[in-house]
Amino acid sequence: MHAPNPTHLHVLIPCAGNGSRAGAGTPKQYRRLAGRPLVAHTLEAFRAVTDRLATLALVVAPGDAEVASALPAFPRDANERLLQVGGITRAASVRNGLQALRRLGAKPSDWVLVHDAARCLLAPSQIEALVAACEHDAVGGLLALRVADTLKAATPEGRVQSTLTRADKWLAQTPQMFRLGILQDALEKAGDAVTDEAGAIEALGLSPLLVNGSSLNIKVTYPEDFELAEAVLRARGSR
Ligand SMILES: Nc1ccn([C@@H]2O[C@H](COP(=O)(O)OP(=O)(O)OP(=O)(O)O)[C@@H](O)[C@H]2O)c(=O)n1
Ligand SMILES: C[C@](O)(CO)[C@H](O)COP(=O)(O)O
Repeated sequence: MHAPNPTHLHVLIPCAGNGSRAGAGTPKQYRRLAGRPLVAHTLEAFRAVTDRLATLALVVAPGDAEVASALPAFPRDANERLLQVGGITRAASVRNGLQALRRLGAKPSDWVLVHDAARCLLAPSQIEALVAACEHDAVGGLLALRVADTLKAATPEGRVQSTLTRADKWLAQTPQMFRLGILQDALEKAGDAVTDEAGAIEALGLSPLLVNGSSLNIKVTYPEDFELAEAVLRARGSR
């Protein structure tokens, strides 16, 4: 992969959520899919490009009792880090994870890729595409997908208010790639309401680059998403 010097590229995977919308009463990142915990598939995509990475870090909740048994081979080397600094919100988990990366020696000018543990269908080629598109960009950017369906605005009662123009609408995915110091600053200022890294960067007045993602790069969120993810993983020959 053509990418920044590996000493300057870090990956941070927030993995401290509850998975409440998945409705299983257990954190979705550890549910088994195609024979392995969901997050193991996510890690695999980054391990495929690992020679280009300085750090592959997983942010789990403090006191997470499942991660050790779910991922017995993580961390497998000095570049892999288990950070038990997850917060109440995704934004807090990312903020805490970035601080931990700084304590480990990462520099403000380094790049960081933030990726949801729950997006377990990410392909290594998509990581490469994002890095290639952003590494010389002044701001950084994110994988995203053009809206493919007709888009409706709704009333509070759940009726159609209007049909929106979709030509300029994209769905934000992850990974999202920014300079670590700028992202830290952006997230500190943005607080807990922000739902992705790009949103915090936008609030600084910057305009992240949209890089074509894939409709398969879903965030496993609802019960039916597990079936779809399992089918894709099995079709790819994952175990
Ligand atoms: N406090 C939180 C909340 C979320 N996440 C992570 O952020 C990613 C995207 O969040 P989402 O899909 O919303 O996950 P959950 O919060 O687990 O799900 P839900 O909102 O349905 O409870 C997930 O990998 C999740 O583990 C996190 O690290 N810390
Ligand atoms: C970051 C994200 O995946 C972009 O689509 C998404 O916002 C995270 O999900 P959440 O439900 O908002 O935590």
